[in-house]
Amino acid sequence: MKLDRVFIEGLKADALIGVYDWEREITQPLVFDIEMATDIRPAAEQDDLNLTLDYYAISQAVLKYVAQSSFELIESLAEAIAALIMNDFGVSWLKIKVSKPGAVPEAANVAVQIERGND
Ligand SMILES: Nc1nc2c(c(=O)[nH]1)N=C([C@H](O)[C@@H](O)CO)CN2
Repeated sequence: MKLDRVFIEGLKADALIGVYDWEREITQPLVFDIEMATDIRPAAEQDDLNLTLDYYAISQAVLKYVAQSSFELIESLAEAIAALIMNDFGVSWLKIKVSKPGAVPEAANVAVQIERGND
């Protein structure tokens, strides 16, 4: 069981996302909160970035993916990003929250959150 965590919180990106016709003509702001299980001890012992999850590299990969995505549902985007991180960065367990803060003007935020894998 991996008890340690690397976090990416409040990662902002504009995306083509939404169900309705008007949403297919614009981009809208999204916010990503990502929690990833790992064992930080090898990196801490060696003080070596190559031995941990590089939050900068993962952030850039997520932003690149989101920029070329065009899903209707934030659920679909959450699943795609989970698969990307697990496959490309060897993450065994993660939690991802995708927020679409402008979607319901009367709400402070709307979001979906998923957990995938085993820690
Ligand atoms: N659970 C979800 N509900 C809704 C979504 C979504 O992605 N997941 N999307 C919409 C529309 O695109 C909305 O954002 C327009 O304001 C509605 N409900």
